[in-house]
Order: sequence, then C-alpha cells, then structure tokens
Amino acid sequence: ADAIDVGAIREEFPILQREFDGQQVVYLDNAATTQTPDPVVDAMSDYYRESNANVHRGIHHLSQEASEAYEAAHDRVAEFINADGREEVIFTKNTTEGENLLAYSWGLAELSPEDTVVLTEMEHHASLVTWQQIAKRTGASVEYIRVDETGRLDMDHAAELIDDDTAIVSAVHVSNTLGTVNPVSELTDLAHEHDALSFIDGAQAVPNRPVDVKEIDADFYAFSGHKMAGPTGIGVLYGKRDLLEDLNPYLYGGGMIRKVTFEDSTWGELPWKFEPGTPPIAEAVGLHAAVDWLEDIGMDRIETHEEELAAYAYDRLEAEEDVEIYGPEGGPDRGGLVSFNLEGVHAHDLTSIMNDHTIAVRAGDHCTQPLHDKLGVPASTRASFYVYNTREEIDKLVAALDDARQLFA
Ligand SMILES: Cc1ncc(COP(=O)(O)O)c(CN[C@@H]2CONC2=O)c1O
Repeated sequence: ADAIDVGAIREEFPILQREFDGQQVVYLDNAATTQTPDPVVDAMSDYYRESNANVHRGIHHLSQEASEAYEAAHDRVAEFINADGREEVIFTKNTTEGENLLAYSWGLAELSPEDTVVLTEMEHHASLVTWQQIAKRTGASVEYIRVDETGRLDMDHAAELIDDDTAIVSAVHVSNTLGTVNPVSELTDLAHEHDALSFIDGAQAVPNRPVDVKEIDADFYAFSGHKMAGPTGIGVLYGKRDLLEDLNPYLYGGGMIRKVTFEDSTWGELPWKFEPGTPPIAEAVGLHAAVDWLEDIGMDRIETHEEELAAYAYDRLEAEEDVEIYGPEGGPDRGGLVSFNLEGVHAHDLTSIMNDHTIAVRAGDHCTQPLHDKLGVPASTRASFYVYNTREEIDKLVAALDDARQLFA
C-alpha cells in the first residue's frame, strides 16, 4: 500500500499547529491518548447541535435520531473489528472499565480457589491489578508469563503455565511500554486447548493495525475510543455472543432491564444488558466518525507507517551509546512506540527537557510498575507515534538528548 499523506492528515488537526515559546508542538504521546481530527469533532458538535436526545427509543423524532445514531455506532464498530453484530459490542467508558466488567461479571461469579488466572509480566495495571484483586477475592491464583530479554513473551513458559487449572488467559495485544506485539492467536489457542477463556487487551492495537477478533478467536477484547482518534469517555468490550448471553451484569439501572417488579428483575437484550443508564451518546457518534476516518486511511497503511517510525526511532536511539531501549528491535514485533532511558538522567528530568523543546513524550512506569521492577528501572521515557507523526519529529527528539546530557549527565 502506498504511504499515507501525513501532510494532508495534519491539516485536520489544528492542535498540531499550536506553539509554545515559539516552537511548534511535537506530539509523541499517542499511546496515552491520540489527537482528534476535525471530522470527529464536527460529528460530535453536529450531534449536540441537531440530534441531541436521550436514547432507548423515546417516542419523539429527536430520540429516534439519537437512538439510531447510537445503535449505528455499535454496528460500525462491530464491522471494524469483525464482530458478529452489535450484540457483541458493549460500549464502556474506556478499556479499564471493559476489563473490570469482565472481571466482575464473569470473574467474581466463576473463579474459585482451584482456578488460575494467567497474565503476562507486561500487562497494564488495567488488567493486572483488576485480575490480581478479583483473584484475591475468589481465592484463585495468578501466574505471569515471562517476558524474555528481548522484551518478547516466553511462549515455552506460556505453554507450561496454561494448563487445565487455567480459567482465563488475559494478555495485552501490543505492550504500551515495550511496544511488543504479542502472538494473541497462539495464546488464545493455548487457552482454548485447556477450556480456558481468552481476554485480549487491545488498547494499543485496534487504533494502530487491522484487528479481526474472529481470526484471533478471543472470547473478549477491549479497547478505548480516545486512543484511536476518537473521544474520551467511550471504550469497547467485545465478547462472543453466547458467552455474553450467559453473563450477568454487575452494573444495574435503566435501559438494561426487561421486566422489573418489587421482588426481582430480568435483563434486556445484548448489548444493552451491559449498558445501564444514559450512555455516552455523543462519544459514540464520535467513535463512529473516528472509525470511518481511520478506515478511510486504511489500517494496513497505518500499521506500516507506525512500524516504520518505530523502527526509525529505535535505530536513531540505538545509535546513541548512552541510551537503553526496552523491547524488541524495530520491525513486525514492535508497535508504534519506543520506551528508553538516557544514562545518568532520570526519565522525569529528560521528559522535562523534552518539554522545553515542546516535545510531548511521557515519563513514568506507564501503568506497568511490575514490568519496570523487572527491567530494574523506576521509570522510562516513552515516545509513541500516530498517523500525523514524521521522521523529522523523531530527529528533534534525538537532538534534544544533548541538552539533557549537558544539564544532567
Ligand atoms: C495496554 C493498555 N491497556 C489499558 C489501558 C487503559 O486504557 P484507558 O485509560 O483508556 O482505560 C491503556 C492506556 N494507556 C495508558 C494511558 O496513558 N498512558 C498509557 O500508556 C493501555 O495502554
């Protein structure tokens, strides 16, 4: 596929023209959140201006329009990830809520002391802490698939850990710290060989590459709107329909019920059963527009663009003898981000220097503290890329290292 037209894309992001101290912003913090193109902002503004009403099919024109827009967003997302229709697409607040929905509605009900939850050492706190706490409450145990010295999963260790005691395997598709692209189909197959469920955290995958949940055969898959050129306040939990049919909700209220009496209640149809109360309607409209906008570029082309930028960043940083990079070398095993440290300079100081050059990167543990403990560093600096980033921006990042060396090293 031909390269994406970054110049044309940047025209749709006024925020990228912003300057601080006379320097144009260099936004390299996309793994935290991506910027929002005009068509997405316009779709949400138009909704509020012209179609705003509450959903659940109120008997008036505006509610009909709002309901249709909200339902169409479910259909569009289902198509985008190759789910079997809106029944398999639950709108949540974000990836974190999707993981908690599964942990509370399935984990609390199904896990017992005989069960094991298999995670990886590179899990984000959204899944690691969630499963760790649900395991404590149910008596289940938690085991972690090792990350090897290249930053990849040790799949021999995975095959050892995943056995007949395993109830669920929960793995990140692309690590938000290492950039590692994990073999999620293989992990899912291992889980299914032992009648265990497979949950995949796709927060750093769905925005950046083609994702086909049926090809992966994951039982559940979560991601966020704000990391894929969409708004904050909306995420998706995909689930296989037959599994969702058997799950009981853990959040109750209006819109999710079929019949309510003073004695008891019964639950509504999928996906509404898991969407109590007034949902993020404008955000759903925005997410729909974001999916259209991304597909217009092409997910294959986005994946190639990010892989090339990450490989370029990896090579440029690798050439600096006082820089330590975490995760695999550039190529198909690395998504669009690079975490690193500059010898003798704390990540927070480096990131502050970067900010002096109006370069936005992120310092910290990236919600993967156990992984940083394993790496033996308290924090790292992470540059993460999206469709509007260029090699020239990476050159600015590398050039700013010298300031940090002069000041701190
Ligand atoms: C792999 C992964 N899983 C789950 C989440 C949680 O997503 P929500 O915040 O939308 O629920 C994130 C967010 N990434 C964090 C957010 O900021 N910086 C990061 O790397 C993530 O990268």
